[in-house]
Amino acid sequence: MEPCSKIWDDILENVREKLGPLRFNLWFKNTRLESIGDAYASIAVPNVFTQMWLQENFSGLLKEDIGRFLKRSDLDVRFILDNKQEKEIVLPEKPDVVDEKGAYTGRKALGLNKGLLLEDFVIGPNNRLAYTAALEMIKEEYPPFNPLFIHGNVGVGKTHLLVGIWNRVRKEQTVNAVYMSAEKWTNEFIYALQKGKMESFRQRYRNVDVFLIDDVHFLSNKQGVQEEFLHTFNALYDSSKRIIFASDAHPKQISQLKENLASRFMSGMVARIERPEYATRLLILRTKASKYDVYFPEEALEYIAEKFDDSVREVESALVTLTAHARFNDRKIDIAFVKDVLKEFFYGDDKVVKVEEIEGAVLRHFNISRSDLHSSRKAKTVSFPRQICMYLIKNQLDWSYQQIGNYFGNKKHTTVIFAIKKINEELKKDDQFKSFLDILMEKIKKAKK
Ligand SMILES: Nc1ncnc2c1ncn2[C@@H]1O[C@H](COP(=O)(O)OP(=O)(O)OP(=O)(O)O)[C@@H](O)[C@H]1O
Repeated sequence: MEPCSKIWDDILENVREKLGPLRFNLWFKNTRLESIGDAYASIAVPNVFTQMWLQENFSGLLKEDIGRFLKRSDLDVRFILDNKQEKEIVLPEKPDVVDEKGAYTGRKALGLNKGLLLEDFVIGPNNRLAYTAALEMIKEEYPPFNPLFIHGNVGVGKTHLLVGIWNRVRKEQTVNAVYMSAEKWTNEFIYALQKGKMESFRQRYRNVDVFLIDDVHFLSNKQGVQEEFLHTFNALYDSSKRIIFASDAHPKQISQLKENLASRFMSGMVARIERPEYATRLLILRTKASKYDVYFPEEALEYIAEKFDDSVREVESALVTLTAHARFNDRKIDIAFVKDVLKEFFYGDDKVVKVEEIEGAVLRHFNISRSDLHSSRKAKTVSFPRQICMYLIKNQLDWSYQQIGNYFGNKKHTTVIFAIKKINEELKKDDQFKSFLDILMEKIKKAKK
């Protein structure tokens, strides 16, 4: 048989003819035929985005061409990541994992969230109600309400509170406490369904004493999953088990959530966590800074607390950045150093732009409603502003793709990747569009002054 490279060149020639040079270069430029096996022809691609795109759009065409070329109509194609090429797109975040004993072993656990404790949770006016209510839930006597539903914007401490409660209850009581994300629960449910293991799945989750479920907005649009979740909820609730939920949105604002599930979510206490105000931010900063092995003078912390008034995650990323720079340059942290290092976070000497400001400017410019922007409507009049908004949020606030997806009504992270790629392409080919976006950002910036 001819070498793979030669076979691939011949096949690609055919593909180029069918697609034209523009689309061909976009999708096939850095691909190679890695191997031909008994069942598959494996095609190496440079990144996850290309992998998904080719899989969805071109696998049929390639299967046909390869089959014809090799006289092997039985061959399927699969797209694998090419390790030799740099990955341009961040891999999707792994869902959180809870092991057999309910141990929290997922992505968040591996990073900063691993040891999230109530002792490190700073209480302020923004979260006092949620915090007090969460503590009520794990007192020995039965809480005056059940369930507790905590909601708030990204990075305001919902996960910290849930994991903190989970750690506390396991330390102090001999109960079966489970913390997990709704996404993880969903994956387990689907797995159990496919493998005919529903009975043990139900047994497992209907015998929990304290059930802490994060990111329940993930259930949006998933009718079958919601139905099963409702059964789990009812079983736990009816046997007086304690249930705490956290979500980016109030139950009423979670799109396509079954009426009866939304009303269960609201049947106990609903508590919102707001963005922390200056004094709480400063306290959080002090707590976080004390865990680093570099010294942050009070003046530096005050400066950060004043400038970063959006999510606590941003405040933390400022600390991480400063620590890295200080170590790298082998120097102490003082206010001049802080201002210098953090200037890249700001526009000029401005404060960090907020998501609402980006969104507001886009809504005003395109004269569309917020609900349209957050909907799944595909009309260009709505989808284009949505893509712009996603692009600006990624660009200016550096949210993860999944966070952006969640913010826009629980869209998949691949939808966000696609949106940002579209805008990048527009920017490359249309100077007018580029000036438009520059002016839009300029306006947002000026409005802050
Ligand atoms: N009150 C607080 N005290 C101490 N740390 C806090 C507080 N609020 C938030 N944080 C910290 O901010 C970071 C982000 O918080 P967390 O992940 O809990 O946010 P979240 O609301 O769950 O966000 P998301 O919706 O994106 O999951 C964490 O490192 C957390 O420890």
